Amino acid sequence: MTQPALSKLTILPTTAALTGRVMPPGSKSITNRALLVAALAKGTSRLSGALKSDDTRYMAQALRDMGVAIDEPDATSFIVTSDGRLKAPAGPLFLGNAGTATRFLTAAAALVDGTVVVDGDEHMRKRPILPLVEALTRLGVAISAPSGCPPVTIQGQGGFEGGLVEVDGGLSSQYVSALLMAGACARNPVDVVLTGQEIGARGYVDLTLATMRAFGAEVSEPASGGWRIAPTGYAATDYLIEPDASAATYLWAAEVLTGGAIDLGVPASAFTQPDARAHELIAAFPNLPAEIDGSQMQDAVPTLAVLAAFNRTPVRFTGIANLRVKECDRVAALAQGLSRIRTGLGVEEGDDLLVASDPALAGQTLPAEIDTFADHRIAMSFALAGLKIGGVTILDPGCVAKTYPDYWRALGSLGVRFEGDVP
Ligand SMILES: O=C(O)C1=C[C@@H](OP(=O)(O)O)[C@@H](O)[C@H](O)C1
Ligand SMILES: C=C(OP(=O)(O)O)C(=O)O
Repeated sequence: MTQPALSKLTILPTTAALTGRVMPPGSKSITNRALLVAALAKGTSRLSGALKSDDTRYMAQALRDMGVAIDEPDATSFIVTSDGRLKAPAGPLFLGNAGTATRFLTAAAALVDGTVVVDGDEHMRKRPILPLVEALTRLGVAISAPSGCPPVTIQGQGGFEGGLVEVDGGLSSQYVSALLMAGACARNPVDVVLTGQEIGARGYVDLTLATMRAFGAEVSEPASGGWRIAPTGYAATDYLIEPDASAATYLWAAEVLTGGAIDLGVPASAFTQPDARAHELIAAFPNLPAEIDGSQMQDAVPTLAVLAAFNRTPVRFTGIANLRVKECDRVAALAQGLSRIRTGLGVEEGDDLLVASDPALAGQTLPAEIDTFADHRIAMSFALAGLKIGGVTILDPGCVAKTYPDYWRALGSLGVRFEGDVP
C-alpha cells in the first residue's frame, strides 16, 4: 500500500524583527497531572489555563472512559467531577503518543477494579515502559507488557497495598511521577526510591509533587532520591495551570534569532517547569556555551540545537541519551535535519549532538525538507531555522497538534509567512 504524501509547509524567512504578543498555551505536563489527580479526587475540580491538544485530549478521553465526568466550558478549562474511583473501561485506552498519559495511567490503572489495557500509536509502541511495569509488579500489581512497551495490560484489584518500591528513572522520569501520583491512593504509605542517580529532568518530579500537594496529598522526602507518600487520596480543588515552558522556548528563540520583542505575557522567572532553565541560555545567544548539558531541560534541546546552528561557536549537547526514546529518536532527527540544511551541521557522537555553528547561515537559501518523524518538537524547532534560511520545509507540520495546535497561527500573528499546507 502506498503511503499518502505528507503535507509540507515552507517557512518564508523574515528580515523583520518579530514583535508582538503571543501567550504560550497551558502546560502539557501540568494539565495531564492535574486531570489525573482531579479524577482521583472526590468532587468537582475546575482546571483553568489548561492545554487543549492531542496529549491532553487523550488523557481526558481515557478518564471519561473510566467513568469520570469532564466538561470543557471554554478553550482553556476542564471541569472534572469524580467519585474518586476509576472504573474499568469497556475497551483499551488509546493514548496516541502521549508519554505522560500513557505512563501516568499505567500506574493509576492499578486502582481500578478490573482489566485495563493501556495502548498508543505505533510510536508509543516503541517507547519503553518496562521499568514502570516492573516497579508496579513489585508493588503486587498484576501487569504485563510483553514487548517492554505498550500495550500494557493491568488486572486492577481496586487498589494496592503500598510499601517500598524502587524504580529506575534513567529512561524516563515519568515512571517516577506515575508511581508518586498513584501512590497517594494506595492502602498504606508508599516509599518511591530511585535506583541509580540518573534521572532525566528531576524538575518533572517536583512538578508532580507540587500538583499532588495542591490536591491535598502529603509527600515527604526522607532522603534525597526517595519520597514517602501518605495514603490520603486527593481532595478536589480549583487549579490554575501555568503556560507551557517548552512551548515558550520557541518564542524566546524566535525573539533572539530575529532581534525582536515577543511578549509572552509571563516572565521567564514565573515558570516552575524544567524547560524554563533554557531561557538563560537562549538569552546568551549568539554566545551559547561550548557545551550544554540538556538533561535538566530535555524538551528544550531541539530548540537550543537549532538555535546553536546560528551561534558564533560550535555547541556540544550532552546528557541527552534519553532523547532517543521520546516521540522519535531526537538526537538522530536533529542531526539529520541540520545536515539536510548543510552537510555536517549536526553530527551524532555517541549520544551527544555536535552542532557546527555558522552565523553566516542567516540570509542564505539552503533548500531542505525536514523529516519530523511525527515529532512536534522537531517541527517547531526547525521552523526557527526557516525564519533565517530560505527553503526550509517542514514535513507533516500538523504534528504540532500534540502540544501546541496554534503554533503556526502564533508565528503567523508575529508576521511570519508560509507557503504550502498551513494546518
Ligand atoms: O513528566 C513530564 O511531564 C515529562 C517528562 C519528560 O519526559 P521523560 O521523563 O520521559 O524524560 C518530558 O520529556 C516530557 O515531555 C514531559
Ligand atoms: C517527550 C515529550 O512528550 P511525552 O513524553 O509526554 O510524550 C515532549 O513533549 O517533548
